[in-house]
Amino acid sequence: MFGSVMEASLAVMNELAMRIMEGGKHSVEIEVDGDLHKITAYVISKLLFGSNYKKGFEILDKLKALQHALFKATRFVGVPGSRFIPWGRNKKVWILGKEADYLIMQIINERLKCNTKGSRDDLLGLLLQEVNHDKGLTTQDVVDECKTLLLAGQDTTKLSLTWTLMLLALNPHWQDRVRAEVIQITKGAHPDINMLSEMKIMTMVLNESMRLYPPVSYTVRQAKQDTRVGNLEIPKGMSVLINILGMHEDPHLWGGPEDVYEFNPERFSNVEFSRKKSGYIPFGFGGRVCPGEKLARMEQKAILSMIVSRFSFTISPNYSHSPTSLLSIMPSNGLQLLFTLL
Ligand code: HEM
Repeated sequence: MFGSVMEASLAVMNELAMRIMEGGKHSVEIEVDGDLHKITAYVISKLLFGSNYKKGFEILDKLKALQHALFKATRFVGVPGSRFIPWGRNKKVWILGKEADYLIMQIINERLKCNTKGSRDDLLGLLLQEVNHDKGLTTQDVVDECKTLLLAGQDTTKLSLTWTLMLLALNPHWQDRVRAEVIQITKGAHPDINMLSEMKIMTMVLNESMRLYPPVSYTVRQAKQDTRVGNLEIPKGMSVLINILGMHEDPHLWGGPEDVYEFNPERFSNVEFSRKKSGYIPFGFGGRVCPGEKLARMEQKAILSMIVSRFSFTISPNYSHSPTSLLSIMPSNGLQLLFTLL
């Protein structure tokens, strides 16, 4: 997987450098969403579909449109009977879901035709080997699993990097510290996995960025039995929304009202603290904790190392800060940065 991350990052960084040189200017404005999308979409599509990765891009587009339509449709969740109303949006969600299923089934059918369903070195291959109707894992389950992994694994990583770039653009002192660390560890070469694990300042910065802008802002649990939390009675079967952003910005946990909204990676300098801190759950917790955390952390560090070692960046005057939540927290007007070649 590390190879895919480096391959995609290198291609995008070279393209970025070309754009700056072609412009012949000191700095060039870049809307970072497109570039970060290219890298993270490539990584997750390669992981899932191996050499069929290009189809992964098409499926991702469908799923993103589905996510938007679904969010709008479920604003009415709680209104009795609302899901039975044949609104255009609900129909759109259904159609987009079916189109994504169809594209994934095309890849599966091609593999079944060549009798190579499980012989490939990718996640789809591994999942197909496990299909066993007696044990209850069907091909449709594999299709659903692919959709979950694509949605859960791409936007989250992209958004964590987007907010980190914004915070580093606004805090040049931290940008310099991250760059100095990368150069000291890599000595100008491309980073490898061992080098990434040595990057402590970068880890602090990424942790603080995911505190202030957790890519997943809430998660859900269901009470297995009647439960009491303080004065609150939670009956068995009730769904409880766990507000990750709310916990990350609770002044009682994060140094009081003065400090809680400050970008201060120093609070993560104590490694033990970072691991044990309750009230810090960017990847969730317990049995349903994010299975992609390791991959995401490796991807974040590899991409960020490549960016800071080649470019410096500041906020463009065209950027307007307007975070919005669609399960993930995203910049509603994108992120425009001014990039300069080092
Ligand atoms: C910075 C990047 C990421 C963040 C912040 C993130 C965060 C999360 C969170 C908060 C959850 C819910 C956990 C819970 O309810 O306790 C989750 C679930 C999940 N994540 Fe991630 N994630 C990231 C990247 C990834 C990647 C790269 C993958 C796949 C390769 C992935 C796959 C999943 C899956 C499959 C689930 C559902 C697990 C389940 O329901 O059992 N995530 N993630």
